Amino acid sequence: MKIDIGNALADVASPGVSRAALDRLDDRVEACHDRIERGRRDDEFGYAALNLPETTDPEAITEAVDPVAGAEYVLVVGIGGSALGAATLAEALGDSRVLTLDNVDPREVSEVLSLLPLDETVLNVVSRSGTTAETLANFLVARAAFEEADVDWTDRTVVTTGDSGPLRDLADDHDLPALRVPDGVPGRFSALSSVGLVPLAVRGHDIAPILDGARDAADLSGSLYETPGYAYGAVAYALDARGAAVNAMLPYAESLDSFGEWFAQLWAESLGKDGLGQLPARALGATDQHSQLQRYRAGPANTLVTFVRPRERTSLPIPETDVDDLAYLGGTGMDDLIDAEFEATEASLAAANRPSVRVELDRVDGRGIGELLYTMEVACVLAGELYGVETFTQPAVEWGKNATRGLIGESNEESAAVAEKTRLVVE
Ligand SMILES: O=P(O)(O)OC[C@H]1O[C@H](O)[C@H](O)[C@@H](O)[C@@H]1O
Repeated sequence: MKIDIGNALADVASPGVSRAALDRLDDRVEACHDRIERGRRDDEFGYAALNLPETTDPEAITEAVDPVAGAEYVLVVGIGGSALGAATLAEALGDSRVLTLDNVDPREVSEVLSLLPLDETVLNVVSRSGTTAETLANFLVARAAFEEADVDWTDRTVVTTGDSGPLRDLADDHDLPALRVPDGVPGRFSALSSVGLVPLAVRGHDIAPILDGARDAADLSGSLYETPGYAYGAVAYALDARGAAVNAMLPYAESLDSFGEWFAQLWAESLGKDGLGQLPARALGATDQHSQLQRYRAGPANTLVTFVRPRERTSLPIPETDVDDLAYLGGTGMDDLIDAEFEATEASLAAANRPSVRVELDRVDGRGIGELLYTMEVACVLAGELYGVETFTQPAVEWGKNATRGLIGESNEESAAVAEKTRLVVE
């Protein structure tokens, strides 16, 4: 993994960070690193997630799912950190047969359930708490669909949850394969545990390379100049302090589209606290060169663009053509084209003095995605230390959750406030 922060320096970009400021920040990085290492050593809540490459046992996961291994489809029922890791990993491995129900949109849920051959589908219900309303509602609807199709859901369901709670009880009552969400690991940091890996193991993938890749990135030193994750976290933090309130994640690979979603949760839920934190924006290269790029290059100078690109791609030759205007494309490859677009876009931002960072992985495969996810988690934990926020909590999502519960069930203070909404309606 390589992180190039050259285009975030003050002599290229505004906002930008000077070498002198980076050197000063590196002293703070060293202190933060000591804190992070202490947290890892003591398996403290949140910091324990950075030990997952060592503590997750791929063989144990593969063994636990053996009764349902080799399924044609896996339907992951979860939300947030209990869905995005699996979706990201599956997409990176090119497996389109891992599907996710992470919303309670009735049309989408009905469509997914009616299209899937349920007798060839394994249901993986994932919830750390075991109490999340969206996940439980989707599970109940999916279970009913299995029953209606005359498929025994108890033969085809794997549960991933904590030590206690409704989902743990369900697994015990029906003797379902059940995997534990490891202690001390918040949902958005759990991709490299049973939470993210079970669906892939059920589909028959070798999950060990994902953890090998993560392990490659897990040797942290106390300097941003030596640890790619620290370089990214420190630069994102420094640019935010200088006005880059938006962080646009722009991977140049379709297979990293879901990674952008995963990153958005990681960055927003971990760092958006006490009036601080960058707003993660999601984009995709080269597609969004033809939409969002206009804003990134010529809108307000408040955005860090994070490029992610694999150095190696599948090659796909572009056929020769006798159309003169298109002749330049003939004889090249689509891989050359997307790389050229990436280089051109990066240079176009630098030419407009807009900051960007380049994240390069060897290729999008198990090892590559493991390394990328772990590097971004390290970056996020470091940024949390630099901001001085509580990286591993998410108190701001609770109000809305309580209000929803109150509207559907017994009313409460939050649901009562819903009725007090100020209205100015135009029809
Ligand atoms: O795994 P669960 O307990 O079901 O939680 C699923 C998700 O819901 C919550 O609202 C949190 O904000 C997320 O951080 C979490 O990943």
